[in-house]
Amino acid sequence: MAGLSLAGVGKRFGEHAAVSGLTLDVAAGEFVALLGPSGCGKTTVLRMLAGFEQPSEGHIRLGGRTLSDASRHVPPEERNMGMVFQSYALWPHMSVADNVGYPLKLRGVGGSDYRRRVGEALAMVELAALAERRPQELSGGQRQRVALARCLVASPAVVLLDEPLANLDRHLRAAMEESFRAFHRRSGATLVYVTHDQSEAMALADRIAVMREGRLVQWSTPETLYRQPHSEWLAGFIGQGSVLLLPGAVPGRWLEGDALMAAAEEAGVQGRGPVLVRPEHVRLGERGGLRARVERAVFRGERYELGLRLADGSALLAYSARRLAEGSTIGVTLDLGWGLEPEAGTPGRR
Ligand SMILES: Nc1ncnc2c1ncn2[C@@H]1O[C@H](COP(=O)(O)OP(=O)(O)OP(=O)(O)O)[C@@H](O)[C@H]1O
Repeated sequence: MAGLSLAGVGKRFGEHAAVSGLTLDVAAGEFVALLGPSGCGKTTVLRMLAGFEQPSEGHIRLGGRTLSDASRHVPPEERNMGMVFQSYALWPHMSVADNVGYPLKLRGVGGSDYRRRVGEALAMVELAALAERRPQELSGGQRQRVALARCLVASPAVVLLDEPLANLDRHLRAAMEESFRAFHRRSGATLVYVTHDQSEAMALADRIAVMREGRLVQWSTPETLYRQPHSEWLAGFIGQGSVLLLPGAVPGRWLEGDALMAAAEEAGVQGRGPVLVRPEHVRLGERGGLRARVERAVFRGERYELGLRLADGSALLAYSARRLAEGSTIGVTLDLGWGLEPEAGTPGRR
């Protein structure tokens, strides 16, 4: 199957640049997420991939074939792509099976071939038993699976998904994540999944393209994004919100504590720029560590989440297996691992 490539893609609406200089290479069969805050240009990218919008600059290719560039624009129906929206867009007067088979009817497929392909698509999303129901007799998750089957029935090379879980409650979203994983495994299609939910993107995608204000800020695996974000902004956007940024110079120049200095040296932190500390990098109850006051202890089932305050006023998030009294003081040491670009800096590292 064919890989998807975007080179220098931009889209302007009048004076406004919704997307600028976007370059991405997506391997055939890869599951990628476009992630970013509202208005960052994700949907515009998806619409350019689908062919609903023409890029103002750059080109989009699928395999060796150019889909869009300055002079060419292959229409949506000739792109071999399927699209799934958050609104499902199912026909209420048709059965589940007829909804799924609709794209085949449009292509003039009939008879046993039609029945076989509809049956296979329904089986893939585990809805064969509900084939004769109407969409309004289904749950939200089931409707979304019908939309997936309808997209799949035409065997697209690329499936574009625009916030497909946005209308579902939290419980159902987790179950549907599993459906998407299974769908990806069985179909072998290249999936491009737009979301503003970082945990959803991390759970599903092989690689994530994070966008901000129309530009790509990082393109990497979920693990790299979490552990080695390129910028302060990304560090806050991905993973638990509370990261400790030690701005400026050598940690310890302004945070007292020998243990912190030792940890910083051990981790090879040169003391330039802020340093990322995730909650799992905070060790509690250490002698000789920094003193921290427990401001908040929230029970999260498998652990407590602690809001700590260091002597210099910095906030820190930590995990603990046992409850610690709010207002108490403990020692902490920090496992300092990753130096970040300051907010004003340009992301440059992989
Ligand atoms: N047809 C259009 N005409 C003018 N401006 C547009 C058009 N479509 C999108 N925009 C603008 O382009 C920017 C990017 O919009 P886009 O819908 O791609 O963002 P998004 O990241 O998908 O946001 P959300 O998560 O809220 O859907 C926004 O500022 C939006 O207002």
